Amino acid sequence: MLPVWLQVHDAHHYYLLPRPHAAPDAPAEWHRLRIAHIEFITHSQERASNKDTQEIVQIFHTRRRDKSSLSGEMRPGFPSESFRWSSSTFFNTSDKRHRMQSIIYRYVRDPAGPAVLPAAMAAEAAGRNDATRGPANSTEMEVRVLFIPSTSPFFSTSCPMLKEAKMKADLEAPLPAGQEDFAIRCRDVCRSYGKLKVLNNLNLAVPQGQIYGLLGPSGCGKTTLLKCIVGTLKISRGHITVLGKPPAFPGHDIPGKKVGYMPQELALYNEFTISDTLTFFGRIHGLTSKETQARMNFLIDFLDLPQKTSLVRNLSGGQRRRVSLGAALLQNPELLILDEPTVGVDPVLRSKIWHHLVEIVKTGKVSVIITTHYIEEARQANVVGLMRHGRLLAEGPPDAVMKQHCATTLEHAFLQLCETSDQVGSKCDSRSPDGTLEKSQSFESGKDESQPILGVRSPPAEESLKCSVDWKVRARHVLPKWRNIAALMIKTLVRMKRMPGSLCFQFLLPVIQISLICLCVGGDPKGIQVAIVNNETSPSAFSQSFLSFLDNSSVQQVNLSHKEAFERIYNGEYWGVIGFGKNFTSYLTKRMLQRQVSQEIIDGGSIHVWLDQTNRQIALMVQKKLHQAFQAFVDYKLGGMAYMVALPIKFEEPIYGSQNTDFTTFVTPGAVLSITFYLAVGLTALSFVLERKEGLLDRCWVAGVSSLETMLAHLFSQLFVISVQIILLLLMILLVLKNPNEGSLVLVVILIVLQGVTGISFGLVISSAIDDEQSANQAALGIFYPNLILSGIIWPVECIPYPLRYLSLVLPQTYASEALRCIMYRGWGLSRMMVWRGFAVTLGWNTFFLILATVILKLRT
Ligand SMILES: Nc1ncnc2c1ncn2[C@@H]1O[C@H](COP(=O)(O)OP(=O)(O)OP(=O)(O)O)[C@@H](O)[C@H]1O
Repeated sequence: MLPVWLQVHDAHHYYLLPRPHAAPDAPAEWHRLRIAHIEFITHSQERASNKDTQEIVQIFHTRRRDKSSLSGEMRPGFPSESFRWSSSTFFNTSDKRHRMQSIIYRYVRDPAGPAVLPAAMAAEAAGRNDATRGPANSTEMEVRVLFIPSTSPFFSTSCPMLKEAKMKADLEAPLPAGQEDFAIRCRDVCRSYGKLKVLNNLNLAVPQGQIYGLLGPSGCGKTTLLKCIVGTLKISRGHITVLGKPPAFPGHDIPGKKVGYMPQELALYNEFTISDTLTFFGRIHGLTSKETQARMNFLIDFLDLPQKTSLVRNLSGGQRRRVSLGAALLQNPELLILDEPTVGVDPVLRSKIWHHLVEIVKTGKVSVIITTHYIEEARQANVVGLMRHGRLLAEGPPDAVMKQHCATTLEHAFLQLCETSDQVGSKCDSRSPDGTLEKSQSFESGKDESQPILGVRSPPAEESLKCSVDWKVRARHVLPKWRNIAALMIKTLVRMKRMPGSLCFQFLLPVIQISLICLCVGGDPKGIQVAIVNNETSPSAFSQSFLSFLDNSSVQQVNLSHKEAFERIYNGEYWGVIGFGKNFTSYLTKRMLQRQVSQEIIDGGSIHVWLDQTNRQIALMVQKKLHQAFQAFVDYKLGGMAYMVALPIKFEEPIYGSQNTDFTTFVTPGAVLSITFYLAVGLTALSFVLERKEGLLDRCWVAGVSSLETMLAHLFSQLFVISVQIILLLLMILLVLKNPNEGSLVLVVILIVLQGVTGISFGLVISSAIDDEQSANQAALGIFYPNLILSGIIWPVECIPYPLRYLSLVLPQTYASEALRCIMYRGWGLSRMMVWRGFAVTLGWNTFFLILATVILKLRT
């Protein structure tokens, strides 16, 4: 055979020229050869031992012929040793599905031409007189076609004319590379999870308008590859083009309406009905309700689904998979990416699904890549790719793969490939001690990994393409779409509606929490038992009178003997002992009336108190009650002369607050903010974690929902929940618990809402950064206590030692709690620094968390 170089400059222009060293005298003759017919490439691949170039040689088998399409394709103006044609005109008459795979390989010598074939060609032609492959009087020869990257040094150094032709073709190239011929193109794709290399220089091409069956054992990297194709996973090396552009290219509809993605996970909302599910995806794809309805009716019938009002959570596993498939098929996408759609589906329906896929690709407009464990069902695919250990072992039409390996089933062919690969692998292993996989054996292997082939653009070209994207397209790509946000919000509301118990609990939880805090924190202790050792027996004694002024609800008096009282306080039964000497009345009278008294009179006229100080709040309360009782007692006994025994300190009317302000008043504003903040964190922290785990986040992303839209939709829908929570919370603290509010209610509401939004944003950060529920819960809880304690909510910030106090001051709730106290108790407005500072810090944290969450989510999807 006479090898011919085929340079594939891009998807649309090919150059053929004889390999110089194989036919040194050929150039002068070649332009007199007329191309007789096209042969369509196929499948078998053979590694060539071409010492000169180390390129892979492809031997193409005949699949179809089209004699009419090539006449007049030779361009006289072109360099004599090469000729050129454009695939766009060239293949118009042929089946589009074979376009990119089509390569000419058989030539017929023009009988009218004066050509003298080189001796090697003539000998080759003489040995091949196959009447079925060309006109009877023609001379045929079969050529091998060699793929050579356009950047190959061979062309730049050995063939200046071709270089010139290439430059000319560059200028004339009508369409971006790969756009016309392949739905998906993966080049040298690598992807690792930590140290685990899952995709290893993988090359794959899904022809436009065909079904590509991606087969391989569990764990070989199929799902990973599909995720890279749809763009939910980033590749560590290589290039991927999907419908002509890299995934997530500005202005490209991938992710978006053009792609229907069915992930391996079910990726369905359990609280949705079938109808809700399809309507949700219909909204995201911008279908009208009429269109969605029509497709829904078709899909329910086609996929043999139960009633559309059936809840997803009540469906069987197989039914759920079918709903998931329905969601992928809903918008009639140009590209279907299906990860094991037939698992758990009965054989009848499986064959129906395959039949449907075969039908939809017939138009040539829809391409499908499908993974399946049932290898034999993939015989219905136009092309199969057999994958193992992160690389393609073979790629081609199922029949050809089987034929090449003399197998009667795909499964056998696959087993053979695995065995061969293992043998090659073990040889490679002996050379590479780390055991890493060597180059892929797909039809593109054997080339320089850094070089692009088959017209896939090099990264710089991609970059320049990106740079040239119109800024309006870029802006449209970045700006959130209200349609998507609305669809996501409706989704959340529908889910809430389906879980009324949980919704009620969410609304009531803050009210319950604040009620418990106000009732249980900061009030005076009640029913504290105190032993009374009263050595005075007379009912008119001062001790009796004094004790009658002691607040009985707080301090319960138990009369005991001295010995018993001390025994029982040591046993922890009482919080204190109050003792009166037997001359208490007379000595106290003397202390009041005489200018100078002895120490004995001072002692005897004093009330002796022994306290258990292990509980400071109780001890302080007993002291306070004793002081109040004594003040009341002297007022009663001395009337206007009471000043003689009172402290010369007078507490005037408070500037802010009241004399009776308790600790609860201090705690309440901080507690309100804290509750709002942490409930929002709790509601949000798990949202993405669960959605990510169930594949919903990826699915929505592939459907065209951006990270920002997901964030905003979540923020808006949670705002609704927070608003109801805040209304109930304020009603409780202001009307029921009678907490004072001297300031603007509007400011109070705004500050609480902002704190709630900050909580949502913080929850979004946790949710986007963490993958599993347990870690997300731990993160939320782990931050709860330090923040609560450091924010001065339950104890004044002034008690926190420096430098911890600096940390306290930058936390989201420290200044905010102070601001809320200032508004509610001092009646201050935004003109006061202590108030606006609280708003400013809250807004600052809010913005920071939102940006952080968006960035993390963007980086991770
Ligand atoms: N998120 C991840 N983190 C770490 N390793 C992962 C992750 N996802 C997949 N892997 C690993 O990558 C390898 C390929 O996984 P992948 O899901 O792509 O395989 P698969 O071919 O789709 O398998 P199956 O047919 O069973 O679905 C497996 O070894 C898997 O354990």
